[in-house]
This record gives sequence, C-alpha cells and structure tokens, in this order.
Amino acid sequence: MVSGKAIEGAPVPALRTSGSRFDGAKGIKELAESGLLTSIPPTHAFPPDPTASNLSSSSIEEQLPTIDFSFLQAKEAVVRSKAIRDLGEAGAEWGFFRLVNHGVPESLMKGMLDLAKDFFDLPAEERKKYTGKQVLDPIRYGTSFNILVEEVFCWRDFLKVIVHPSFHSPEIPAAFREIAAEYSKRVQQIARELFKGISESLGLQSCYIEKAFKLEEGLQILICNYYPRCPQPELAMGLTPHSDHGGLTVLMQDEVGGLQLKHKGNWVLVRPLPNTFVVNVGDHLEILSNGIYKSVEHRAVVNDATARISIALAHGPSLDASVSPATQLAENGGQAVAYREMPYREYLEFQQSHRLGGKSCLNLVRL
Ligand SMILES: O=C(O)CCC(=O)C(=O)O
Ligand SMILES: [Fe+2]
Repeated sequence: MVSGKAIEGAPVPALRTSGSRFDGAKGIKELAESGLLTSIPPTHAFPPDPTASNLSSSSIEEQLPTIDFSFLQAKEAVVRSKAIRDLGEAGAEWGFFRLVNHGVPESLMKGMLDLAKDFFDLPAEERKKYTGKQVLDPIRYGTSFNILVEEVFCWRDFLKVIVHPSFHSPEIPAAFREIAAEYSKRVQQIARELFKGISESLGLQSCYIEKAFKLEEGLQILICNYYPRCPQPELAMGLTPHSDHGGLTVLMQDEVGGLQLKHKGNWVLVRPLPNTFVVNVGDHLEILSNGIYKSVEHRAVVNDATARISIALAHGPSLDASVSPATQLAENGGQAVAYREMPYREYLEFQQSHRLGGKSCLNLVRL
C-alpha cells in the first residue's frame, strides 16, 4: 500500500460572479449550512431547466433492471447464462442496473457513508489540505466539478481518492484508511466479476475486458459526493449531466435520493433502495463494446429538506491502456468501427479539465 500525500495549499480562487462571492476553497457545504442563505447565490443558479417537467414518475423508475450478483456466480449454467443475458440487456437498453445480493456487508457500506460524512464535517482547514490542482492528484477535495472552467457551479462538494493501482487515503478521519481500503477491495472484486459477465454477454472470452483494460493496473477512484440542502433546488444542480469516463461505476447512495438518468429522452429518478448498488456503464465500456453497452447521461438533483451523500467507485482501464472496439464486435461482426482509440490518461484528463457536457468527451473519439 502506498500512503496518500496531502496536496498542500493549492490556491483556489475566491470566485466572484454577479456580485456574489463564493469561496471555492471552503466548498458549498459551509455556505449552505451557515444559516445565512435564504435564496440561492447567483454563482450557483442555473437557468430554469426546460426538461424539468420530464421528471419521470415512479412507474418508469421501477423498470430499472435488477441484476442478482449471486446468479452471476451460480454453479448452475442455466442460472448463470440467464444472468449474463440480463446483464447484456440492461447494459444495452439502460446503461444502468441495480445490483442486489452483492455480498458487501451492510455495516461496511454504512461505515463508508458515515466516514464520508465525517470528512465533509471536518473544519475547512483540514479539508483544504486536500484541495487538488491536478486531475490525477491522488487525493482531491473540491467543490462543483471544475470551478476553474465553470460559469455556474454545482451544489456539491467532493472528495476523490485514487484507491487502485496504488491505495491512498486522507489521514483523517482516522478510520478512513481501513474502511475505504476494505470497501474498495470488495467493490473491485464485484466490478471484475461484472466485467467477466459483460465480456461473455458480448460473446467475448471472459477475460477480454480484463486484458483490454489491463485491470491489474486499472484505475479505481473513490468519489464521495456531498450535496447540501438548497434553498432553491429548482435553480440548482448537484451534478450536471455527464457520462462517466471509465468502464463501470458502482454507486452507493444514502436514503435521500437525487440521482437521475436519461432514458428515452426523459430524466428518470433512481430511488435509493437499502443494501443495493446502482451500477452504470462508462464511456470506455461503450467504446470497447463498439456502442453495444451504452454509457448513459446522468445527473444529481438536490432538495431543500436534507443533505445527501453518494459514493461512487469508478473502475476504469489502466492509465496506460488505449481501448478500442473489440475486433470481434466491429470488423468481424460486420459493424463499422465506431470509436477511435485514445490513451485513457489523455481521455480522463480531457474530461476532468473541461466543463461537464453530457457525452461531449465520448463524441471526441466517435468516428
Ligand atoms: O450522486 C450521484 O448520485 C451521482 C454521482 C455521479 O454521477 C458521479 O460521481 O459521477
Ligand atoms: Fe457520474
């Protein structure tokens, strides 16, 4: 294990927009929870969302496919093949699924959520030690998505920690290191099993993705998101629409809810269900599968009643890998190659240093 190093004193400008001052280094939590806000600061007010009326009803949400992880590991071939088929359908139609019976203890999940909360509750001086400058800083605390390039900021603070191939952790909260290491390891095992199942669902050898992504050195990032309650949630965005850059993201959310995904042109709310994960396809899985698996746009909305925490574990290729569509699916499958390859490091640095803009990064490599 490699120990995490604090990124000391990276300057984060106090930003001034429309006369309102927002101290990016302190984050939005502090301002939102100061008791001083009666309306949203102009720095965080988005133009009204014309798609807001499309917020879907629960009937659409309930159709989100569910994958039973234990079926993927079943000894009976028929059970396993059905689970693999279901996985393929979920990835192609939704780009998202719920994962149940995954084997990660509820106490570990709750422990991880509690620690994320403890981190965001630390005094600003402590949090600021991890204010990062570079996209690939091993530990990066910040607000919004990238305040250096955004005009309006997201109602969100974050802590991003690289946990694989080298493990890092903030020094405090003291228990973070142990719990985050165990949690990341357990979830990574799940992601690897899913990658095997996905390879098979595509008619590829079960180790295909593992090899193409060079998963021994695969990048795994633990992303803790804190969305404070907001006095005017209809004008705020917790996280603007985007797709994830890697292969698979495994998300745990608390009981509050706010994740929405785009399905058939509608924003669909993904309700939090206890003891389950929400898994979504990232851009590099769409690339590898030549567009069969869909990396779907999603966003986080906020509310005026309760703060929300989510923890995403993003599983991507090795930074040195350049992923291209599997030959068997493209040329040999009679399909045009739909994406060109780009080193993952380059792709990730590009996505993280620009404004979030739906699937704009994937469009860069689309042929
Ligand atoms: O908070 C959420 O539900 C979504 C988080 C997310 O999309 C991300 O961290 O990439
Ligand atoms: Fe995401």
